Amino acid sequence: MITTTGLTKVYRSGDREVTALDGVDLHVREGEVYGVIGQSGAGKSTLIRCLNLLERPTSGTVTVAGQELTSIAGRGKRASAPLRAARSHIGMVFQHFNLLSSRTVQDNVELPLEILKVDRRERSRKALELLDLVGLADKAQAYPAQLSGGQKQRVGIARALAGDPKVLLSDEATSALDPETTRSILQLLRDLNRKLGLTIVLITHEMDVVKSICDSAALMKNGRVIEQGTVAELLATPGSELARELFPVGGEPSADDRTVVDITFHGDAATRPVISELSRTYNVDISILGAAMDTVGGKQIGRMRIELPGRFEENVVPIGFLREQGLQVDVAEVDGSAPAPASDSADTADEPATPAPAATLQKEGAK
Ligand SMILES: Nc1ncnc2c1ncn2[C@@H]1O[C@H](COP(=O)(O)OP(=O)(O)OP(=O)(O)O)[C@@H](O)[C@H]1O
Repeated sequence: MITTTGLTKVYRSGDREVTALDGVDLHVREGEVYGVIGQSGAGKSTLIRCLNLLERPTSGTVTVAGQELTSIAGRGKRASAPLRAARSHIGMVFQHFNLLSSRTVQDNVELPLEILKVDRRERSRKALELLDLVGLADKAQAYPAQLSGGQKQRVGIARALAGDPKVLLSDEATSALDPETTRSILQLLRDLNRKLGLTIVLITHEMDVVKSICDSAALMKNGRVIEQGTVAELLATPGSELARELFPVGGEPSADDRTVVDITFHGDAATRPVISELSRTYNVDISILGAAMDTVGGKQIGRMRIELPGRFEENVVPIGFLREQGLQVDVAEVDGSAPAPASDSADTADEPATPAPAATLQKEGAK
């Protein structure tokens, strides 16, 4: 539904250049909720604004619903008529709602329809239908100042849906809202995704947002997408930073000469007694440092952090056994010890060790 290839954006001011996007290849499937996560300055806003060409990329292509927007961009600052028409099928929701305070709720929702020159009766019908869809039918004549933050965002969402978009872009739509309101807005986005078959791309700095509604996710750093895929693919990717962030499991080793292993169970593997089998087969004492079950992207996942006696080199065979059971196995780095391979298979243990990437993604406050 949305594809970008080599998307690059360089901001120039005077003789300074900032590369906000550095060759981003994004693939968003039709009908999915796709989260883009990253720290402040990673390039998320620039990326989402390039998807509807609010921001013109320096190079690369953007294709939405089979139409390459970058080839119809037109010249100069003004969007061409074909670009404006293409954009009307891409709704956008903003962090600070961007409602016009002098207009009623209904008039705010009608605004894009006025621009599309839809007649008054049809505008009114459509706006009321959309307000009903977002649960605000009784607020049509209210003004934005009379609404709560969550209600304002519902108006923002109704307005974004006015042009019957196939795609909804959400720029930190819940960052300005409290946790309960955040949940209700995320639920609304999920409902709209299902009811209307809407493809949603949302950017966020909150892992919980990705966890609660995204089918797929991308992690951005320094203008690049460094990981992307469905939640299941990410959880099955050795050493995936996103998987670890989506589903953290804590627990400190009892001593330096221990091997700490994070195991992810999904599918059939979740029901087999692999830990007791491991203990019996290799006669090792296993300590469970932490464990959690959770739902990620609508799927039940289990994660466990275990400790094996001895350093990594002594545990290559038991770790190989766990991998043979079809489990996702990541060897964690133990403080003070030589870095252990993050997720190499047992038979590559002699190769240079790769430190497990530290879980560094931190939540940050809204802008
Ligand atoms: N109009 C601009 N002119 C110059 N530099 C810009 C402009 N917009 C963004 N940048 C720079 O591009 C980089 C990416 O910014 P962007 O806003 O896309 O990141 P972000 O991940 O959305 O961050 P945040 O979560 O803080 O919004 C940053 O270094 C930023 O300073």
